Amino acid sequence: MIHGVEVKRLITHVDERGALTELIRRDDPFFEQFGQCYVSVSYPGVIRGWHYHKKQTDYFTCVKGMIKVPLYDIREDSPTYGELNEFFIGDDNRIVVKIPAGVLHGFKNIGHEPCYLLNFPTEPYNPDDPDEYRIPWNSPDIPYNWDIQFK
Ligand SMILES: Cc1cn([C@H]2C[C@H](O)[C@@H](COP(=O)(O)OP(=O)(O)O[C@H]3O[C@@H](C)C(=O)[C@@H](O)[C@H]3O)O2)c(=O)[nH]c1=O
Repeated sequence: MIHGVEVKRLITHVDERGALTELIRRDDPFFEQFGQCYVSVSYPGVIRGWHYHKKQTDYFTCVKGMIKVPLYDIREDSPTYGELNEFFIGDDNRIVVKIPAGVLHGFKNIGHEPCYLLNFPTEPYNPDDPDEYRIPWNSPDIPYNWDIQFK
């Protein structure tokens, strides 16, 4: 796994009223600090990315629907420079993925309904100087195919 990427498997408590799932706790081993939390809704088939940050760490989960989340290490000083990881997150796989600064990331809604991604970045968003850097989703420099891979 890319250096610094971590995965927390979530536990869902179910009873006859419904379900409760903790997402992130201050005492989680992978927790750094709280910056903000936001929800991002994407329609089926939508790709967001590639993005990376220079300061903040992201914590992705998907609370409704299913997304695939490719990560690509572009940190030249990283022991996993050039490594690609892919995660499937959502109704069928309840996890939180920690994405360190400098790791290229994005996600695609692979479901048939709008997906609800929650992110818990370690820094609050600054609209005057956003820590947001982008590379085109279809850049030939990144060895990733966003299409559904049939096997
Ligand atoms: C990220 C963010 C955006 N915004 C605003 C800016 C803009 O008007 C609108 C949409 O923002 P964007 O187009 O940057 O949203 P988006 O392209 O979805 O950007 C996000 O993509 C995912 C994959 C990530 O990795 C995030 O770090 C972030 O880069 O929301 C906030 O107010 N707060 C925020 O924290």
